[in-house]
Amino acid sequence: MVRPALVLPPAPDDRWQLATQMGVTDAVIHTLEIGDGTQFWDYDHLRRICNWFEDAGLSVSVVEGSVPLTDTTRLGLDGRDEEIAAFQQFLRACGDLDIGVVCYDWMAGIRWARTSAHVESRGGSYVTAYENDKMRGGPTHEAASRSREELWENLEYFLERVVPVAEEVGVKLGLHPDDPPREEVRGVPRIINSVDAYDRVLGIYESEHNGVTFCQGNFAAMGVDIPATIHHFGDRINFVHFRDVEGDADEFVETWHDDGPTDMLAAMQAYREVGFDGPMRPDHVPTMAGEQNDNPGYHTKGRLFAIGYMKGLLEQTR
Ligand SMILES: O=C(O)C(=O)C[C@H](O)[C@H](O)CO
Repeated sequence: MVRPALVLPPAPDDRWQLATQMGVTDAVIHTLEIGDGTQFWDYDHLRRICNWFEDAGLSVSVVEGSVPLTDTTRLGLDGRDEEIAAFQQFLRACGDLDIGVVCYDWMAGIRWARTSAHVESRGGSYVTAYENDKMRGGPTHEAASRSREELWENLEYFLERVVPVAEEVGVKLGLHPDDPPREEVRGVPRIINSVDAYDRVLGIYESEHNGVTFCQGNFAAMGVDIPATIHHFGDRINFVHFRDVEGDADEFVETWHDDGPTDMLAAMQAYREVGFDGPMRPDHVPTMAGEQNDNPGYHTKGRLFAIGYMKGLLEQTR
């Protein structure tokens, strides 16, 4: 079953209540986006958060991005074995707490990148955009000296050590695409930028626990056919980010969920057809009237709209 989910703060505020009022039961913890930026979780800390959510009628089904994984591991630096051990420990805690999905990414040096967060969209709402020409210049990033093959070797090293633990404890990993899905951003190489790249990742360790976070907006920026690609990955999709963009990996603008180039109904139909059984969250949303745009993509009103839209699509594909 597709379960609409939302990134919620790790302590309650009205966003928890808005979620339950909309019938959302699945919470995503991503404190780098909503919260205090915590990335290193131990069992007790997570237990406390899970209990709190449960008391409010919500369950934590994903920890995303804000996970104990840094460039030490992505770049294969000294200390990666200790970091991987911490990640294994974190997976065990998630398993104990029935947190079914862990979403991570392999973007070294530069996280998800935008060059504008105030592009005017429908009715004066704001969306984010990326223009590669505006990204050039500035100091050379330390990670720019790394080769694509090194990043692959490091990812392989990581997966060989963490997927067996994920299998053992019943947690599914979902690798998020590089955003934007380019060969490089400001000279820093990126590798998770195509369907072929994902095929390579999935082949490194054949297990449903080594899967995909299907961030639709990034696959749209890759220029692929979205429903066909959902069918291509099938049961290796462990988590979905529902959103759309207009443009490509050199230059794009994010769109309202109901106003982008992708046939969202066909996409939802495809998730149904492949039997996707897991959390699906709206990703970046427009900033709407009365919101400050101080956390672009993650304000509340657009997410309420997106959940309603997703639920409508889900009814159409029953
Ligand atoms: O770039 C995006 O679309 C994201 O949502 C970023 C992800 O949250 C993050 O990279 C997950 O590890």
